[in-house]
Amino acid sequence: MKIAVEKDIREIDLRANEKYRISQIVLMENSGIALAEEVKKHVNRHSKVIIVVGMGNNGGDGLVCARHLHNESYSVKIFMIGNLKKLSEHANQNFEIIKHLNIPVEMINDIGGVKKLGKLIAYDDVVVDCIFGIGITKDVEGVYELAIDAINDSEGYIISCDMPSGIHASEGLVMKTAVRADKTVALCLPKVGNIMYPAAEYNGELVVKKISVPNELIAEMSLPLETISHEFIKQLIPKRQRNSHKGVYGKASIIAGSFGMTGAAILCGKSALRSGVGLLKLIIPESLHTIITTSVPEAVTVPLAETRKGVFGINQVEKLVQTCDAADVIAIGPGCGQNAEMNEILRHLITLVDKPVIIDADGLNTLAKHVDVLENKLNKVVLTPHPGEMSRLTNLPLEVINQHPIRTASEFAHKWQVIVVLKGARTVVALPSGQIYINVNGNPGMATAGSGDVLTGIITSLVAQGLTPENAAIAGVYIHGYSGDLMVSQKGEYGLIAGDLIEGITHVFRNLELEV
Ligand SMILES: NC(=O)C1=CN([C@@H]2O[C@H](COP(=O)(O)OP(=O)(O)OC[C@H]3O[C@@H](n4cnc5c(N)ncnc54)[C@H](OP(=O)(O)O)[C@@H]3O)[C@@H](O)[C@H]2O)[C@@H](O)CC1
Ligand SMILES: Nc1ncnc2c1ncn2[C@@H]1O[C@H](COP(=O)(O)OP(=O)(O)O)[C@@H](O)[C@H]1O
Ligand SMILES: [K+]
Repeated sequence: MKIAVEKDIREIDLRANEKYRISQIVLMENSGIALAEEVKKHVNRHSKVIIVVGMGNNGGDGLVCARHLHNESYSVKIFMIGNLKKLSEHANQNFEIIKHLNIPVEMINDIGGVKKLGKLIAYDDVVVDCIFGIGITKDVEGVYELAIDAINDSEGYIISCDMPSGIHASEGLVMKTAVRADKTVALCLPKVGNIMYPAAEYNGELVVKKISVPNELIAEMSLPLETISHEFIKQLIPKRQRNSHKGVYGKASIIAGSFGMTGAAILCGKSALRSGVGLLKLIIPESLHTIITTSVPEAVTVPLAETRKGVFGINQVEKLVQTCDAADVIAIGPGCGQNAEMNEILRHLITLVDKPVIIDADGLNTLAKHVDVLENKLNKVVLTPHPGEMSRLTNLPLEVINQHPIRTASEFAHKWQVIVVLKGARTVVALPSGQIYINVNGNPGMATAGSGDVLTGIITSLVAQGLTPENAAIAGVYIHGYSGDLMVSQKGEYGLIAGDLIEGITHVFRNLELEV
């Protein structure tokens, strides 16, 4: 599903009005009706519906909602917060109607008003939060902050209109405080603030309502952001033909492991095999050879001379590059360690081998020292950093990456024309074209050592099987998260380990096969 930022919604409103002749007042009416429909699902015969409205159009939606519920004989009470002189044009139009109806309206101007609100909300009540939507401009302070606290402290069922008030629609940040909703009714499209953390935790259940904005209008908008859907992934995964052989499913070379980090190579290799690659070559420092062949007997191994520290050693570059010649895709980094040799290996792979390269972990830390080698890349490059690695790649502080993951990933993807998979609770896949995909599956059980190595294995395997690196990155993060979600139901969030994700992959592909 497409995801909007504030300016997209402003553009949609403008086009709806100018091209499709659908006025803002109609959209507000539809928004209020959509909200009322959701409210009705949560009321019982004891419930009051308490609608808290601000001075913008979000408040206007709340006034429409109040009118419709009142007409259907629900017990409705409105609290208005802000300076009535600032009521937006369309909210005001609706307020003029409300004045003629028998709906009680109270103003919240001070702590007294807030206390009245807090006292009124009882267990069976529904609180409809229409204080701010996408129009929030600054931190929430004073009486607004107190009102939000009162709503959060109440026992009522809280439904937020469009955004939980206090969430920044475009950045996904909390503007000091925000309503913690039980349900959020996003209008037209979900916003970044409904999807990205930390804001996403404030939505409760997220419901998206169409409000009659034409599909044609949405289709003609250039909306670069979208969530990764199951349907999209399903059609990306190739069906295996009966009359096929291993050559059809590609050759992957994975350069991984060093003394003390053998597991990374094992996890990455097993993950690639379980994701369907035809032939896997594991290129490893020679002292790991026995354990690797024992652990991943299905892989061909290429042991290379190593340094005293157990990292790829002197003069291995040419041999390694030759070895990669036959591959359809090369992955480098999981557990590799860092040294001068790694710099050279990476530089050669990027600038002299015309194959897609997936760079992870120590591959990224090595790249961070010479990012400009990307200027001379021969083929597509996929980077899979977690925020720490992204910080090293960009030289930006970690806080900036964590606060603006979409922006940092997309700027880097654009600048260096690479595919960036910025990992996290919401992994961002930013493409050089400017398209950005957000993955919304997965769970905190996946925050465990080796989880990233498994992801690299999946992406590598999918490229070998013929997916474009862009699609492999998108499908890879989805399959990885899906695997985590399947396995967490067996293992729990504490018990889940990276090896379980590899078992999960088999179930994911099995499910996808059965759906085809
Ligand atoms: N296509 C769609 O999806 C449609 C969407 N629609 C709806 O419109 C909503 C957007 O409405 P909007 O633009 O009027 O902004 P909104 O969110 O009401 O906030 C502005 C008000 O808040 C105030 N304010 C802001 N920050 C503040 C702070 N920290 N502390 C205090 N005050 C603060 C600001 O005051 P100001 O800063 O101007 O003094 C102003 O009064 C959208 O979310 C959806 O619900 C539908 O009606 C139609 C179609
Ligand atoms: N809370 C979470 N929700 C969803 N996915 C998560 C969560 N925490 C971690 N992950 C996923 O787990 C993986 C962790 O990768 P990474 O940090 O590279 O681990 P490692 O380096 O130990 O292999 C990433 O794909 C990330 O998206
Ligand atoms: K709201």
